[in-house]
Amino acid sequence: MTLKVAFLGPEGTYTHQALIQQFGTESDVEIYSQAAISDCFQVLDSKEVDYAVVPFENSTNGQVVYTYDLLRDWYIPSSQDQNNDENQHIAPKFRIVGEQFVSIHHNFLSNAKTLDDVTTIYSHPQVWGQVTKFLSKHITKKISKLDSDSTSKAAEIVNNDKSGTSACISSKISADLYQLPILFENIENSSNNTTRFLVLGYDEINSHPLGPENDSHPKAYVTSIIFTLDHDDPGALCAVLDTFKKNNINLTSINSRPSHLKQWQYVFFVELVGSINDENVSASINSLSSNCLTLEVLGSFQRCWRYWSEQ
Ligand SMILES: O=C(O)C(=O)C[C@]1(C(=O)O)C=C[C@@H](O)C=C1
Repeated sequence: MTLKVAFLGPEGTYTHQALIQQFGTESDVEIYSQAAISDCFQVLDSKEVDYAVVPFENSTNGQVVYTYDLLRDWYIPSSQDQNNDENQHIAPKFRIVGEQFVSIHHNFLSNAKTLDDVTTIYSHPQVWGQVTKFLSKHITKKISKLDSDSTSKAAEIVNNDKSGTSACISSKISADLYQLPILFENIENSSNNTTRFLVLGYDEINSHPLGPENDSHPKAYVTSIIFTLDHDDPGALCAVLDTFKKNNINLTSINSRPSHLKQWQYVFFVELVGSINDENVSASINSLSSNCLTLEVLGSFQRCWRYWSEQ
């Protein structure tokens, strides 16, 4: 059966690279390029595709807030849903079923003869924070920085601009794809700059498709949850975290975003080591329901072997 996989496109984005790492380039994978991360969620929900690959966090620049906010909007009811009995919020059936890690090396691409001719640089907003050293060294205030929907889209824009005054920050793959000269290469602040991607879908996947045969790491699982708490309950967050401590569960990250339920109230995202099928994990999560206003398991999936190799 041909697998259908959506990703933030067009071809040549880092998300496309994550897709290839996860699913390969076999003829039994059909790729569906999307203009925005929100479209990836949409086509997965309407089952036009089986899986979607979206960026989640970067080792230099932190959260990809668009993805965090989409997870919030799809899994947690908003104040509008709560005020409208007829419009009951139903969480989607798809979950996080895998993760991928891509080494991110950015390049400055342009048809301009010299940097002095450049008046505009395009890139995905997530990129600016990963190349701050390059920007402060080379880019003057006279040059405008414009956001594009993806780094590959930025390369497409520069390719279409025949004035020779625009540039973009993008991958080597995009440079090849759009035949754009590389004026500066590997301009990321940190040489081990890495982005983590989520694979969303309805069915489990083999998270080790291209893993080394002699990979010595034990099979590890990650479980990701999202929850809201009573804003006025002192110690509510502490009680949640304490439940994990008592069950000997290692938490690997905690993030928050505005809840859109009430001003200054937050939703929390927690990731922990362990599978939802482990007794201590399922018991903790079941017992949390009494501490939380809403709680959803976003997914429980096998840790990708690249987690250990990309650090
Ligand atoms: O624009 C792209 O190429 C993407 O795949 C998006 C994205 C992101 O949103 O983080 C992916 C990896 C890099 O961190 C920069 C941009």
